[in-house]
Amino acid sequence: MTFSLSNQCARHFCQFITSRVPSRQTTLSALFTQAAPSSASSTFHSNSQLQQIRGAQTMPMMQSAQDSTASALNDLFDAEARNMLTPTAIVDQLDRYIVGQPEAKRAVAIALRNRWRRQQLPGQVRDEVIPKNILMIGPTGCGKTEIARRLAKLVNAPFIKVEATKYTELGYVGKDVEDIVKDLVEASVSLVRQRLRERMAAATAEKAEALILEGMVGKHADKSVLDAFRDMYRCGSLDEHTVSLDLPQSDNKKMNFENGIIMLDSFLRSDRAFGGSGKRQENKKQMKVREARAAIEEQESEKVMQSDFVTKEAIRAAEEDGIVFIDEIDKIVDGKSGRMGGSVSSEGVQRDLLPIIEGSVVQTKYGNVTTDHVLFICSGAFHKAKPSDMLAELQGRLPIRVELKGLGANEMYRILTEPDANMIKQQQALLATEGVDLEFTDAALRALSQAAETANRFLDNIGARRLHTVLERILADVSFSAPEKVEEARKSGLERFHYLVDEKKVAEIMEPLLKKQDLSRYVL
Ligand SMILES: Nc1ncnc2c1ncn2[C@@H]1O[C@H](COP(=O)(O)OP(=O)(O)OP(=O)(O)O)[C@@H](O)[C@H]1O
Repeated sequence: MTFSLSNQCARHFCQFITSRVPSRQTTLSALFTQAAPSSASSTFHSNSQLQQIRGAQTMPMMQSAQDSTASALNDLFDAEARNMLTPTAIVDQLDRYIVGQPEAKRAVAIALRNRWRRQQLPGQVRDEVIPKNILMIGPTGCGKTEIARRLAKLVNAPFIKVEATKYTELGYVGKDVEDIVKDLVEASVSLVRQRLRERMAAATAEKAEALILEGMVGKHADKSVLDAFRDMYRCGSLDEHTVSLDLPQSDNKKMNFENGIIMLDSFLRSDRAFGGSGKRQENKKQMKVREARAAIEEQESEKVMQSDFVTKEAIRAAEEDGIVFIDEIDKIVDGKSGRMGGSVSSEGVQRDLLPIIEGSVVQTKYGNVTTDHVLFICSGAFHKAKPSDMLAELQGRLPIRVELKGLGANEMYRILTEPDANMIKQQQALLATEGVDLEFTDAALRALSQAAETANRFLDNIGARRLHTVLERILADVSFSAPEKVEEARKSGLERFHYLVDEKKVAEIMEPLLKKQDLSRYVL
Protein backbone atom coordinates (compact mmCIF):
# COMPACT_ATOMS: atom_id res chain seq x y z
CA MET A 1 0.00 0.00 0.00
CA THR A 2 1.43 3.40 -0.91
CA PHE A 3 0.29 6.88 -0.24
CA SER A 4 1.22 10.29 -1.57
CA LEU A 5 2.53 13.36 0.08
CA SER A 6 2.18 16.78 -1.44
CA ASN A 7 5.35 18.87 -1.75
CA GLN A 8 4.40 21.09 1.09
CA CYS A 9 3.59 18.18 3.35
CA ALA A 10 6.74 16.35 2.40
CA ARG A 11 8.83 19.39 3.25
CA HIS A 12 6.92 19.89 6.46
CA PHE A 13 7.44 16.30 7.43
CA CYS A 14 11.16 16.31 6.59
CA GLN A 15 11.69 19.51 8.57
CA PHE A 16 9.86 17.94 11.44
CA ILE A 17 12.01 14.82 11.30
CA THR A 18 15.33 16.65 11.24
CA SER A 19 14.44 19.32 13.74
CA ARG A 20 12.44 17.42 16.33
CA VAL A 21 13.23 13.72 16.26
CA PRO A 22 16.84 13.22 15.22
CA SER A 23 16.89 9.80 16.84
CA ARG A 24 14.12 8.62 14.54
CA GLN A 25 15.51 10.29 11.46
CA THR A 26 16.76 7.14 9.77
CA THR A 27 13.64 5.09 10.35
CA LEU A 28 11.24 7.80 9.28
CA SER A 29 13.32 8.98 6.34
CA ALA A 30 13.43 5.42 5.12
CA LEU A 31 9.69 5.59 4.68
CA PHE A 32 10.18 7.96 1.77
CA THR A 33 11.06 6.37 -1.48
CA GLN A 34 11.15 9.82 -3.03
CA ALA A 35 11.19 13.16 -1.27
CA ALA A 36 12.57 15.55 -3.86
CA PRO A 37 11.12 19.02 -3.27
CA SER A 38 10.71 19.52 -7.00
CA SER A 39 8.52 16.47 -7.56
CA ALA A 40 4.76 16.84 -7.54
CA SER A 41 4.31 14.28 -4.82
CA SER A 42 6.30 11.94 -2.66
CA THR A 43 5.46 8.31 -2.17
CA PHE A 44 6.20 6.05 0.73
CA HIS A 45 5.21 2.58 1.81
CA SER A 46 2.96 2.40 4.74
CA ASN A 47 1.42 -0.40 6.74
CA SER A 48 4.33 -2.63 7.63
CA GLN A 49 6.67 0.30 8.08
CA LEU A 50 4.19 2.12 10.22
CA GLN A 51 4.32 -0.79 12.60
CA GLN A 52 7.98 0.04 13.19
CA ILE A 53 7.28 3.42 14.65
CA ARG A 54 4.55 2.45 17.06
CA GLY A 55 5.83 3.46 20.44
CA ALA A 56 5.16 5.39 23.59
CA GLN A 57 2.39 7.87 24.48
CA THR A 58 -1.08 8.80 23.18
CA MET A 59 -2.25 12.41 23.20
CA PRO A 60 -5.26 13.24 25.39
CA MET A 61 -7.36 14.16 22.37
CA MET A 62 -10.58 12.39 23.31
CA GLN A 63 -11.26 14.70 26.20
CA SER A 64 -10.96 17.84 24.10
CA ALA A 65 -13.31 16.36 21.50
CA GLN A 66 -15.92 15.77 24.19
CA ASP A 67 -15.51 19.25 25.61
CA SER A 68 -16.00 20.90 22.25
CA THR A 69 -19.03 18.71 21.51
CA ALA A 70 -20.65 19.63 24.80
CA SER A 71 -20.09 23.34 24.27
CA ALA A 72 -21.31 23.09 20.69
CA LEU A 73 -24.58 21.64 21.90
CA ASN A 74 -25.04 24.07 24.74
CA ASP A 75 -24.91 27.19 22.57
CA LEU A 76 -26.87 25.84 19.67
CA PHE A 77 -28.74 29.03 18.86
CA ASP A 78 -26.11 31.67 19.56
CA ALA A 79 -27.72 33.20 22.62
CA GLU A 80 -24.94 35.77 22.84
CA ALA A 81 -25.39 36.92 19.25
CA ARG A 82 -29.13 37.28 19.80
CA ASN A 83 -28.56 39.60 22.75
CA MET A 84 -26.85 42.01 20.40
CA LEU A 85 -29.75 42.14 17.97
CA THR A 86 -31.31 45.47 18.84
CA PRO A 87 -34.09 46.69 16.53
CA THR A 88 -31.57 48.96 14.80
CA ALA A 89 -29.19 46.06 14.25
CA ILE A 90 -32.02 43.92 12.88
CA VAL A 91 -33.08 46.62 10.41
CA ASP A 92 -29.44 47.08 9.38
CA GLN A 93 -29.20 43.37 8.66
CA LEU A 94 -32.47 43.32 6.71
CA ASP A 95 -31.26 46.31 4.70
CA ARG A 96 -28.50 44.12 3.33
CA TYR A 97 -31.05 42.00 1.48
CA ILE A 98 -34.27 43.97 1.14
CA VAL A 99 -34.68 47.33 -0.51
CA GLY A 100 -36.98 49.92 1.08
CA GLN A 101 -40.08 48.89 3.08
CA PRO A 102 -38.73 50.59 6.23
CA GLU A 103 -42.00 50.34 8.18
CA ALA A 104 -42.27 46.59 7.75
CA LYS A 105 -38.64 46.14 8.73
CA ARG A 106 -39.13 48.21 11.86
CA ALA A 107 -42.27 46.27 12.80
CA VAL A 108 -40.62 42.86 12.56
CA ALA A 109 -37.52 44.18 14.35
CA ILE A 110 -39.66 45.32 17.27
CA ALA A 111 -41.54 42.01 17.33
CA LEU A 112 -38.29 40.11 17.47
CA ARG A 113 -36.80 42.29 20.16
CA ASN A 114 -40.00 41.95 22.19
CA ARG A 115 -39.46 38.23 22.08
CA TRP A 116 -36.00 38.63 23.45
CA ARG A 117 -37.31 41.04 26.10
CA ARG A 118 -39.94 38.50 27.10
CA GLN A 119 -37.32 35.81 27.46
CA GLN A 120 -35.45 38.00 29.94
CA LEU A 121 -38.49 38.25 32.24
CA PRO A 122 -39.05 36.11 35.32
CA GLY A 123 -41.25 33.03 34.79
CA GLN A 124 -44.70 34.23 35.78
CA VAL A 125 -44.60 37.58 33.98
CA ARG A 126 -42.98 35.91 31.00
CA ASP A 127 -45.91 33.56 30.53
CA GLU A 128 -48.34 36.48 30.55
CA VAL A 129 -46.69 38.35 27.69
CA ILE A 130 -48.23 37.42 24.38
CA PRO A 131 -46.55 38.14 21.06
CA LYS A 132 -47.81 41.04 18.99
CA ASN A 133 -48.47 39.45 15.65
CA ILE A 134 -48.15 41.40 12.46
CA LEU A 135 -50.35 42.01 9.44
CA MET A 136 -48.43 43.05 6.34
CA ILE A 137 -50.47 44.70 3.65
CA GLY A 138 -48.95 45.14 0.22
CA PRO A 139 -49.02 44.00 -3.40
CA THR A 140 -47.48 40.76 -4.54
CA GLY A 141 -43.70 40.54 -4.92
CA CYS A 142 -42.83 43.61 -2.85
CA GLY A 143 -40.81 41.83 -0.17
CA LYS A 144 -43.31 40.68 2.49
CA THR A 145 -42.19 37.05 2.58
CA GLU A 146 -38.58 38.01 2.09
CA ILE A 147 -38.61 40.21 5.17
CA ALA A 148 -40.09 37.43 7.32
CA ARG A 149 -37.78 34.79 5.88
CA ARG A 150 -34.66 36.90 6.37
CA LEU A 151 -35.75 37.74 9.89
CA ALA A 152 -36.06 34.05 10.73
CA LYS A 153 -32.69 33.33 9.18
CA LEU A 154 -31.06 36.12 11.10
CA VAL A 155 -31.87 34.46 14.42
CA ASN A 156 -32.00 30.87 13.21
CA ALA A 157 -35.67 30.66 14.03
CA PRO A 158 -37.85 27.85 12.68
CA PHE A 159 -39.86 29.37 9.85
CA ILE A 160 -42.66 28.22 7.60
CA LYS A 161 -44.66 29.99 4.96
CA VAL A 162 -48.20 28.78 4.31
CA GLU A 163 -50.94 29.91 1.97
CA ALA A 164 -54.13 30.65 3.87
CA THR A 165 -56.20 29.36 0.97
CA LYS A 166 -54.80 25.84 1.39
CA TYR A 167 -56.62 25.46 4.66
CA THR A 168 -60.25 24.63 4.83
CA GLU A 169 -62.80 24.62 7.55
CA LEU A 170 -62.60 21.63 9.85
CA GLY A 171 -64.41 18.66 8.36
CA TYR A 172 -63.95 19.73 4.76
CA VAL A 173 -61.44 18.24 2.35
CA GLY A 174 -58.19 20.15 2.53
CA LYS A 175 -55.35 20.82 4.90
CA ASP A 176 -56.13 20.99 8.54
CA VAL A 177 -54.95 24.20 10.23
CA GLU A 178 -53.15 22.06 12.82
CA ASP A 179 -50.81 21.05 10.00
CA ILE A 180 -49.33 24.54 10.30
CA VAL A 181 -47.96 23.64 13.72
CA LYS A 182 -46.89 20.19 12.60
CA ASP A 183 -45.00 21.70 9.67
CA LEU A 184 -43.41 24.25 11.97
CA VAL A 185 -42.09 21.49 14.22
CA GLU A 186 -40.75 19.61 11.20
CA ALA A 187 -38.94 22.78 10.12
CA SER A 188 -37.64 23.12 13.63
CA VAL A 189 -36.34 19.54 13.72
CA SER A 190 -34.49 20.12 10.44
CA LEU A 191 -33.05 23.36 11.75
CA VAL A 192 -31.89 21.82 15.01
CA ARG A 193 -30.27 18.95 13.11
CA GLN A 194 -28.55 21.32 10.73
CA ARG A 195 -27.31 23.54 13.57
CA LEU A 196 -26.08 20.49 15.44
CA ARG A 197 -24.21 19.23 12.42
CA GLU A 198 -22.55 22.61 11.91
CA ARG A 199 -21.75 22.99 15.58
CA MET A 200 -20.41 19.50 15.96
CA ALA A 201 -18.32 19.60 12.82
CA ALA A 202 -15.17 20.63 14.65
CA ALA A 203 -15.69 18.16 17.48
CA THR A 204 -16.47 15.22 15.20
CA ALA A 205 -13.50 16.06 12.98
CA GLU A 206 -11.30 16.15 16.05
CA LYS A 207 -12.63 12.82 17.21
CA ALA A 208 -12.15 11.23 13.78
CA GLU A 209 -8.59 12.51 13.69
CA ALA A 210 -7.82 11.08 17.12
CA LEU A 211 -9.26 7.66 16.31
CA ILE A 212 -7.62 7.38 12.91
CA LEU A 213 -4.22 8.42 14.19
CA GLU A 214 -4.54 5.95 17.01
CA GLY A 215 -5.45 3.29 14.49
CA MET A 216 -2.35 4.14 12.46
CA VAL A 217 0.37 4.69 15.01
CA GLY A 218 -1.05 2.76 17.92
CA LYS A 219 -2.10 3.76 21.39
CA HIS A 220 1.39 4.23 22.72
CA ALA A 221 3.08 6.08 19.91
CA ASP A 222 5.72 8.62 20.72
CA LYS A 223 4.25 12.14 20.85
CA SER A 224 6.61 13.36 18.15
CA VAL A 225 5.53 10.54 15.84
CA LEU A 226 1.91 11.27 16.53
CA ASP A 227 2.49 14.95 15.77
CA ALA A 228 4.16 14.06 12.49
CA PHE A 229 1.28 11.87 11.47
CA ARG A 230 -1.19 14.51 12.50
CA ASP A 231 0.51 17.00 10.20
CA MET A 232 0.27 14.53 7.34
CA TYR A 233 -3.32 13.67 8.18
CA ARG A 234 -4.27 17.34 8.21
CA CYS A 235 -2.79 18.02 4.81
CA GLY A 236 -4.57 15.02 3.32
CA SER A 237 -1.49 12.91 2.65
CA LEU A 238 -2.87 9.94 4.50
CA ASP A 239 -6.26 9.98 2.78
CA GLU A 240 -5.60 6.98 0.55
CA HIS A 241 -3.81 5.01 3.22
CA THR A 242 -5.58 2.03 4.79
CA VAL A 243 -6.32 2.06 8.46
CA SER A 244 -7.72 -0.66 10.65
CA LEU A 245 -10.34 0.76 12.97
CA ASP A 246 -12.37 -0.56 15.80
CA LEU A 247 -15.54 1.36 14.99
CA PRO A 248 -18.15 1.81 17.69
CA GLN A 249 -21.49 0.09 17.15
CA SER A 250 -23.92 2.41 15.40
CA ASP A 251 -26.86 1.40 17.61
CA ASN A 252 -25.62 3.43 20.53
CA LYS A 253 -28.12 4.13 23.24
CA LYS A 254 -29.88 7.45 23.07
CA MET A 255 -28.41 10.30 25.00
CA ASN A 256 -30.23 11.50 28.07
CA PHE A 257 -31.50 15.01 28.44
CA GLU A 258 -32.10 16.36 31.90
CA ASN A 259 -33.08 19.87 32.96
CA GLY A 260 -31.87 21.29 29.70
CA ILE A 261 -28.39 19.81 30.16
CA ILE A 262 -27.20 17.16 27.81
CA MET A 263 -25.80 14.12 29.47
CA LEU A 264 -23.03 12.89 27.26
CA ASP A 265 -22.97 9.48 28.92
CA SER A 266 -23.16 7.30 25.87
CA PHE A 267 -20.78 9.59 24.04
CA LEU A 268 -18.22 9.31 26.82
CA ARG A 269 -18.75 5.60 27.11
CA SER A 270 -17.94 5.05 23.48
CA ASP A 271 -14.80 7.17 23.89
CA ARG A 272 -13.70 5.15 26.86
CA ALA A 273 -14.17 2.06 24.82
CA PHE A 274 -11.62 3.45 22.40
CA GLY A 275 -9.29 4.04 25.28
CA GLY A 276 -9.60 0.35 25.95
CA SER A 277 -11.36 0.42 29.30
CA GLY A 278 -14.97 -0.18 28.24
CA LYS A 279 -16.47 -3.52 27.29
CA ARG A 280 -17.71 -3.45 23.75
CA GLN A 281 -18.28 -5.77 20.86
CA GLU A 282 -15.29 -5.95 18.49
CA ASN A 283 -15.93 -4.41 15.10
CA LYS A 284 -12.55 -4.02 13.39
CA LYS A 285 -12.72 -2.63 9.89
CA GLN A 286 -10.12 -1.91 7.24
CA MET A 287 -10.79 1.22 5.28
CA LYS A 288 -9.15 4.17 3.62
CA VAL A 289 -8.46 7.12 5.89
CA ARG A 290 -10.84 9.41 4.02
CA GLU A 291 -13.61 6.81 4.28
CA ALA A 292 -12.87 6.26 7.94
CA ARG A 293 -13.07 9.99 8.56
CA ALA A 294 -16.49 10.22 6.90
CA ALA A 295 -17.74 7.12 8.74
CA ILE A 296 -16.63 8.32 12.16
CA GLU A 297 -17.96 11.82 11.61
CA GLU A 298 -21.29 10.46 10.45
CA GLN A 299 -21.51 8.06 13.35
CA GLU A 300 -20.62 10.69 15.90
CA SER A 301 -23.20 13.17 14.68
CA GLU A 302 -25.86 10.44 14.32
CA LYS A 303 -25.45 9.62 17.99
CA VAL A 304 -26.57 13.10 18.86
CA MET A 305 -29.15 13.30 16.06
CA GLN A 306 -31.01 10.30 17.41
CA SER A 307 -31.08 11.67 20.91
CA ASP A 308 -34.05 13.11 22.80
CA PHE A 309 -32.19 16.38 22.72
CA VAL A 310 -33.13 16.98 19.08
CA THR A 311 -36.88 16.61 19.60
CA LYS A 312 -36.93 18.51 22.86
CA GLU A 313 -34.87 21.33 21.45
CA ALA A 314 -36.97 21.36 18.27
CA ILE A 315 -40.19 21.72 20.25
CA ARG A 316 -38.67 24.42 22.42
CA ALA A 317 -37.40 26.31 19.36
CA ALA A 318 -40.79 26.03 17.61
CA GLU A 319 -42.64 27.26 20.68
CA GLU A 320 -40.27 30.05 21.67
CA ASP A 321 -38.69 31.16 18.41
CA GLY A 322 -41.04 29.87 15.68
CA ILE A 323 -42.26 32.24 12.98
CA VAL A 324 -45.28 31.34 10.85
CA PHE A 325 -45.90 33.41 7.75
CA ILE A 326 -49.49 33.11 6.52
CA ASP A 327 -49.75 34.49 3.00
CA GLU A 328 -52.92 35.52 1.19
CA ILE A 329 -54.87 35.96 4.38
CA ASP A 330 -57.09 38.40 2.47
CA LYS A 331 -58.30 35.49 0.32
CA ILE A 332 -60.07 33.95 3.28
CA VAL A 333 -61.70 37.27 4.10
CA ASP A 334 -64.84 38.24 2.29
CA GLY A 335 -66.99 40.52 4.34
CA LYS A 336 -69.97 40.39 2.06
CA SER A 337 -70.60 36.81 1.01
CA GLY A 338 -68.68 35.01 3.74
CA ARG A 339 -67.65 32.46 1.08
CA MET A 340 -64.24 31.43 -0.10
CA GLY A 341 -63.56 29.60 -3.33
CA GLY A 342 -67.31 29.01 -3.66
CA SER A 343 -67.28 26.01 -1.30
CA VAL A 344 -65.96 26.63 2.13
CA SER A 345 -66.87 29.36 4.54
CA SER A 346 -64.03 31.88 4.85
CA GLU A 347 -65.24 32.76 8.29
CA GLY A 348 -64.93 29.09 9.19
CA VAL A 349 -61.26 29.02 8.17
CA GLN A 350 -60.61 32.20 10.10
CA ARG A 351 -62.28 30.62 13.12
CA ASP A 352 -60.11 27.54 12.78
CA LEU A 353 -56.99 29.67 12.55
CA LEU A 354 -57.90 31.63 15.64
CA PRO A 355 -57.00 29.09 18.35
CA ILE A 356 -53.65 28.46 16.70
CA ILE A 357 -52.88 32.17 16.57
CA GLU A 358 -54.38 32.83 20.02
CA GLY A 359 -52.41 30.01 21.55
CA SER A 360 -53.33 26.36 21.88
CA VAL A 361 -51.73 22.98 22.28
CA VAL A 362 -51.33 20.87 19.16
CA GLN A 363 -50.34 17.23 19.18
CA THR A 364 -47.51 16.40 16.84
CA LYS A 365 -45.51 13.24 16.34
CA TYR A 366 -42.70 14.82 18.35
CA GLY A 367 -44.94 15.75 21.28
CA ASN A 368 -47.34 18.51 22.25
CA VAL A 369 -46.56 21.98 20.96
CA THR A 370 -47.94 25.15 22.53
CA THR A 371 -48.43 28.02 20.12
CA ASP A 372 -48.78 30.81 22.72
CA HIS A 373 -45.48 32.45 21.78
CA VAL A 374 -45.16 31.60 18.12
CA LEU A 375 -44.90 34.79 16.06
CA PHE A 376 -47.50 34.95 13.29
CA ILE A 377 -46.97 37.27 10.38
CA CYS A 378 -50.01 37.40 8.11
CA SER A 379 -49.94 39.07 4.75
CA GLY A 380 -52.17 39.97 1.89
CA ALA A 381 -52.77 42.52 -0.83
CA PHE A 382 -56.24 43.39 0.50
CA HIS A 383 -57.34 44.71 -2.88
CA LYS A 384 -60.95 43.70 -2.34
CA ALA A 385 -61.46 42.79 1.32
CA LYS A 386 -60.24 45.12 4.01
CA PRO A 387 -58.45 44.15 7.22
CA SER A 388 -61.56 45.32 9.07
CA ASP A 389 -63.55 42.57 7.28
CA MET A 390 -61.63 39.95 9.23
CA LEU A 391 -63.21 38.40 12.29
CA ALA A 392 -62.86 40.81 15.18
CA GLU A 393 -60.94 38.24 17.23
CA LEU A 394 -58.47 37.72 14.40
CA GLN A 395 -58.01 41.46 13.99
CA GLY A 396 -57.25 41.63 17.71
CA ARG A 397 -54.55 39.02 17.29
CA LEU A 398 -52.83 40.97 14.52
CA PRO A 399 -52.40 44.34 16.20
CA ILE A 400 -49.39 45.54 14.23
CA ARG A 401 -50.36 46.68 10.74
CA VAL A 402 -47.78 47.70 8.22
CA GLU A 403 -48.22 48.75 4.66
CA LEU A 404 -45.63 47.87 2.05
CA LYS A 405 -45.23 49.95 -1.07
CA GLY A 406 -45.46 48.69 -4.61
CA LEU A 407 -42.18 48.74 -6.49
CA GLY A 408 -41.36 51.28 -9.20
CA ALA A 409 -38.43 51.38 -11.64
CA ASN A 410 -36.20 53.07 -9.09
CA GLU A 411 -36.77 50.36 -6.45
CA MET A 412 -36.27 47.70 -9.12
CA TYR A 413 -32.90 49.22 -9.99
CA ARG A 414 -31.93 49.17 -6.33
CA ILE A 415 -33.08 45.54 -5.96
CA LEU A 416 -30.94 44.62 -8.95
CA THR A 417 -27.84 46.29 -7.65
CA GLU A 418 -27.87 46.85 -3.89
CA PRO A 419 -28.54 43.67 -1.89
CA ASP A 420 -25.68 41.35 -0.96
CA ALA A 421 -25.54 38.70 -3.66
CA ASN A 422 -27.99 40.65 -5.80
CA MET A 423 -29.36 39.28 -9.08
CA ILE A 424 -26.61 40.88 -11.16
CA LYS A 425 -23.83 39.47 -8.98
CA GLN A 426 -25.49 36.07 -9.13
CA GLN A 427 -25.62 36.12 -12.92
CA GLN A 428 -22.03 37.31 -13.14
CA ALA A 429 -20.88 34.56 -10.82
CA LEU A 430 -22.78 31.90 -12.77
CA LEU A 431 -21.33 32.93 -16.11
CA ALA A 432 -17.86 33.42 -14.66
CA THR A 433 -17.76 29.67 -14.08
CA GLU A 434 -17.77 29.28 -17.86
CA GLY A 435 -15.10 31.95 -18.37
CA VAL A 436 -17.50 34.77 -19.29
CA ASP A 437 -16.99 38.26 -17.90
CA LEU A 438 -20.47 39.70 -17.80
CA GLU A 439 -20.71 43.46 -17.62
CA PHE A 440 -23.72 45.76 -17.44
CA THR A 441 -23.58 49.49 -18.02
CA ASP A 442 -25.48 51.57 -15.51
CA ALA A 443 -27.80 52.78 -18.28
CA ALA A 444 -28.57 49.16 -19.16
CA LEU A 445 -29.54 48.41 -15.56
CA ARG A 446 -31.81 51.46 -15.50
CA ALA A 447 -33.40 50.42 -18.80
CA LEU A 448 -33.89 46.89 -17.54
CA SER A 449 -35.59 48.15 -14.37
CA GLN A 450 -37.80 50.43 -16.43
CA ALA A 451 -38.76 47.52 -18.69
CA ALA A 452 -39.70 45.44 -15.62
CA GLU A 453 -41.89 48.22 -14.30
CA THR A 454 -43.57 48.68 -17.72
CA ALA A 455 -44.23 44.94 -17.99
CA ASN A 456 -45.77 44.98 -14.51
CA ARG A 457 -48.03 47.83 -15.55
CA PHE A 458 -49.19 46.24 -18.80
CA LEU A 459 -49.33 42.64 -17.65
CA ASP A 460 -49.97 41.45 -14.09
CA ASN A 461 -48.06 43.26 -11.39
CA ILE A 462 -45.81 40.56 -9.96
CA GLY A 463 -43.44 42.99 -8.29
CA ALA A 464 -39.72 42.24 -8.13
CA ARG A 465 -40.33 38.76 -9.53
CA ARG A 466 -40.55 40.49 -12.93
CA LEU A 467 -36.86 41.29 -12.73
CA HIS A 468 -36.06 37.60 -12.94
CA THR A 469 -38.03 37.11 -16.14
CA VAL A 470 -36.65 40.25 -17.79
CA LEU A 471 -33.08 39.42 -16.84
CA GLU A 472 -33.41 35.86 -18.10
CA ARG A 473 -34.68 37.20 -21.40
CA ILE A 474 -31.78 39.59 -21.76
CA LEU A 475 -29.19 36.96 -20.93
CA ALA A 476 -30.84 34.09 -22.80
CA ASP A 477 -28.36 34.15 -25.71
CA VAL A 478 -25.16 34.34 -23.73
CA SER A 479 -26.45 31.81 -21.18
CA PHE A 480 -26.99 29.33 -24.00
CA SER A 481 -23.85 29.92 -26.01
CA ALA A 482 -21.34 30.71 -23.25
CA PRO A 483 -19.18 27.57 -23.66
CA GLU A 484 -18.80 28.08 -27.43
CA LYS A 485 -18.12 31.82 -27.04
CA VAL A 486 -15.40 31.13 -24.51
CA GLU A 487 -13.90 28.49 -26.79
CA GLU A 488 -13.81 30.97 -29.69
CA ALA A 489 -12.24 33.62 -27.49
CA ARG A 490 -9.55 31.17 -26.41
CA LYS A 491 -8.80 30.25 -29.99
CA SER A 492 -8.12 33.89 -30.70
CA GLY A 493 -5.73 34.07 -27.76
CA LEU A 494 -8.03 35.52 -25.10
CA GLU A 495 -8.38 33.94 -21.67
CA ARG A 496 -12.04 34.87 -21.21
CA PHE A 497 -15.06 36.03 -23.16
CA HIS A 498 -16.30 39.53 -22.40
CA TYR A 499 -20.06 40.13 -22.74
CA LEU A 500 -21.34 43.67 -22.41
CA VAL A 501 -25.00 44.49 -21.80
CA ASP A 502 -25.62 48.11 -22.67
CA GLU A 503 -28.76 50.19 -23.01
CA LYS A 504 -28.97 49.41 -26.73
CA LYS A 505 -28.97 45.67 -26.13
CA VAL A 506 -31.73 45.96 -23.51
CA ALA A 507 -33.83 48.07 -25.90
CA GLU A 508 -33.29 45.62 -28.78
CA ILE A 509 -34.60 42.73 -26.74
CA MET A 510 -37.27 44.38 -24.61
CA GLU A 511 -38.92 46.89 -26.90
CA PRO A 512 -40.37 44.40 -29.40
CA LEU A 513 -41.60 42.24 -26.53
CA LEU A 514 -43.26 45.08 -24.69
CA LYS A 515 -44.99 46.18 -27.90
CA LYS A 516 -46.52 42.75 -28.39
CA GLN A 517 -48.39 42.23 -25.18
CA ASP A 518 -49.84 38.91 -26.28
CA LEU A 519 -46.33 37.58 -26.70
CA SER A 520 -44.89 39.17 -23.59
CA ARG A 521 -47.58 37.52 -21.50
CA TYR A 522 -45.81 34.24 -22.26
CA VAL A 523 -42.17 35.21 -22.23
CA LEU A 524 -41.95 37.86 -19.53
N1 LIG B 1 -38.02 45.15 -1.52
C1 LIG B 1 -37.34 44.11 -2.01
N2 LIG B 1 -36.00 44.07 -1.92
C2 LIG B 1 -35.31 43.03 -2.42
N3 LIG B 1 -35.87 41.98 -3.05
C3 LIG B 1 -37.21 41.99 -3.16
C4 LIG B 1 -38.00 43.04 -2.66
N4 LIG B 1 -39.29 42.77 -2.92
C5 LIG B 1 -39.30 41.59 -3.53
N5 LIG B 1 -38.06 41.11 -3.68
C6 LIG B 1 -37.70 39.84 -4.33
O1 LIG B 1 -38.81 39.42 -5.10
C7 LIG B 1 -39.17 38.07 -4.85
C8 LIG B 1 -40.60 37.98 -4.31
O2 LIG B 1 -40.70 38.67 -3.08
P1 LIG B 1 -41.58 38.16 -1.87
O3 LIG B 1 -41.61 36.67 -1.88
O4 LIG B 1 -41.12 38.80 -0.62
O5 LIG B 1 -43.00 38.66 -2.29
P2 LIG B 1 -44.28 38.94 -1.39
O6 LIG B 1 -44.39 40.40 -1.11
O7 LIG B 1 -44.27 38.05 -0.21
O8 LIG B 1 -45.43 38.54 -2.38
P3 LIG B 1 -46.41 37.28 -2.33
O9 LIG B 1 -47.44 37.62 -1.33
O10 LIG B 1 -46.94 37.19 -3.70
O11 LIG B 1 -45.59 36.09 -1.94
C9 LIG B 1 -38.15 37.55 -3.89
O12 LIG B 1 -37.16 36.87 -4.63
C10 LIG B 1 -37.53 38.77 -3.26
O13 LIG B 1 -36.20 38.58 -2.95
